[in-house]
Amino acid sequence: MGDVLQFDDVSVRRGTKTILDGVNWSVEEGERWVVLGPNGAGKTTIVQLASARMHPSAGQVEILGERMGAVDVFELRPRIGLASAALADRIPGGETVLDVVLTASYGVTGRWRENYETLDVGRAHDLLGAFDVADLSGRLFGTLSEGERKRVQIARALMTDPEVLILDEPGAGLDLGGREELVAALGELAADVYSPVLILITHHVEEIPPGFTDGLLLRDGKVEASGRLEDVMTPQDLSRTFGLDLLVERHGERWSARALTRDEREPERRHVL
Ligand SMILES: Nc1ncnc2c1ncn2[C@@H]1O[C@H](COP(=O)(O)OP(=O)(O)OP(=O)(O)O)[C@@H](O)[C@H]1O
Repeated sequence: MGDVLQFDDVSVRRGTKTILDGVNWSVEEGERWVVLGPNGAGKTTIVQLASARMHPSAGQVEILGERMGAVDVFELRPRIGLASAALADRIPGGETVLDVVLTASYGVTGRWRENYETLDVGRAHDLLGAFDVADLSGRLFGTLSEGERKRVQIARALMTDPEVLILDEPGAGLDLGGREELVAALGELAADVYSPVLILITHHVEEIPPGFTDGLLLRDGKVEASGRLEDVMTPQDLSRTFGLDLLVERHGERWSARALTRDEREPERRHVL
């Protein structure tokens, strides 16, 4: 079991701001991680580092056994699947759904004159099928709903058969039905032993799909907790991470959280009034 990702005392600074501060994190083969934290915690910066798009200001990042700074990132990046809103914004709205997935083979976002093998076309169709959007393959990307777009982006991120797949807030902007469809699709991906290592970034514990194994909780650029989900999804760790008193509940393989009411926080107060 080799390390897929290894962060050793990693810090990122911009001007006087410390965005990540002494982060240690180790991800191994077969694991499915969720990175949780409030706005501004440093999650996007973690994504940039883990997808070989940024170097740390201090400390070491190793990705798939290669040390950042000592590897050609252009060789490394195809081994890392990434689906993020920033990448989706670069996909031309007039591109067909099939081409959105196919063009990932060349690491481009618009089809030009590349020739694709029948094998590639077959794989793109299979991936669209796996995310229940095969019947949209001829549609233009710009005409899809947000939920459909998210699933097409994940199919695209899997096209190069990456060893690690990073999903940066895939649930953002989805309605309840869209979120639940996405969570179910990601649950199936997590259950498949042939899937790459998965890293899901989110603000919401409700978006953690079944089958996810580990959690990294971030606040103000620091790790609040890291380890098996059942160990880190405690009211104490999550309350510290989000800076408010939370009630955390587990329902089978899903989670939910809400702020405690004033009466729940101060039960003695009720008797005084
Ligand atoms: N280039 C920069 N210069 C200064 N501050 C920065 C820079 N990039 C990010 N930051 C700050 O670092 C902090 C962490 O940013 P980051 O985008 O990683 O957080 P995040 O957890 O992804 O937040 P969100 O959930 O809102 O997307 C934020 O306070 C952000 O304003």
